[in-house]
Amino acid sequence: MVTIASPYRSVLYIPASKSRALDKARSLPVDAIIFDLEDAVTAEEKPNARALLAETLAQGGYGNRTRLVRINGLDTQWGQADAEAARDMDADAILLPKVGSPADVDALAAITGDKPIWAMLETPQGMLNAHAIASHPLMAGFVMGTNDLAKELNARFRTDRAPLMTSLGLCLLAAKAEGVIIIDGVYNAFKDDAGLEQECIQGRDMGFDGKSLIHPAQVEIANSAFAPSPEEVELARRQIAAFEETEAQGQGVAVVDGRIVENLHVATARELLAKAEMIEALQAG
Ligand SMILES: CC(C)(COP(=O)(O)OP(=O)(O)OC[C@H]1O[C@@H](n2cnc3c(N)ncnc32)[C@H](O)[C@@H]1OP(=O)(O)O)[C@@H](O)C(=O)NCCC(=O)NCCSC(=O)C[C@H](O)C(=O)O
Ligand SMILES: [Mg+2]
Repeated sequence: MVTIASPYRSVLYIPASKSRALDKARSLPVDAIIFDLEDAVTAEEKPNARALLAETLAQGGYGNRTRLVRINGLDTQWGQADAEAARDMDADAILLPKVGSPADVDALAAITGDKPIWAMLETPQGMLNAHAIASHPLMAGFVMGTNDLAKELNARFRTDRAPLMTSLGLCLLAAKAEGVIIIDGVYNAFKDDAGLEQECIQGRDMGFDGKSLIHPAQVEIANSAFAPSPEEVELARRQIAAFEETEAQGQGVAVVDGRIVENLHVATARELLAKAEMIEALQAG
């Protein structure tokens, strides 16, 4: 199990060219923000967006939300300048798109030093090299790029995401094996709350830490789907108490609600309570 230091239920993309959206995000209840210099910014806007983002981050006001800067790929005309600028920005990590291998991460680190790096996993090569990418010493998180992935696979959109399951599973295995955070891809239909909720629940069930989002209206749904529910918190407390009581009697297995509770279940219960506490602390701060 991966123990994380802060919650990542909602991870909102904000085009770095949109000053109104950059400002609005200071008051949104998101756990993390991706300040985007890549797909959401037109070629003409990119230099201005880079400068606006540096200025905005220097002004601050994002509280304890994790701040990620998504740069353009180093194989584009903007990548080098983005990487140099992002290295000096007041952000927690740099998000590199279309990572295919650890060599891509090395190339970025050669510019940005020891600043933590996150990877967009969104190409077939990235899927096949997911474990090697997760093993890179600077790698802190994965974000699934399900739009690019579907394009590369020539996959059709399906509500059950069956065509993407092999890829999502490979990246989840890699992230969990190496202890890096993993965030699910975006849900494009930002006015379809029911569809988003269904996909969030699927992502949570699979083990993703949170959902990447494109619009403020999606935040509450993701926050709720990826947070432990009151029922889960209550059950976790009862499992821990029952196990401790059983252990004191020299037994290794407790029974709660007709199901066995062993030390591995207690570890999961403790993890869940820690996550609930982290969310409470984030909301209070
Ligand atoms: C999708 C949008 C273009 C919709 O924009 P708009 O029509 O302006 O929305 P609203 O009028 O409903 O906006 C209401 C207010 O909310 C603010 N807003 C909108 N979006 C954001 C946002 N993302 N962050 C913060 N604030 C936002 C507006 O400014 C309005 O504020 P106010 O006027 O003060 O009330 C738009 O939402 C948008 O551009 N979204 C982001 C799109 C994006 O980032 N795309 C790239 C990431 S997805 C991707 O690349 C995935 C990956 O690579 C893959 O391959 O899958
Ligand atoms: Mg993409």
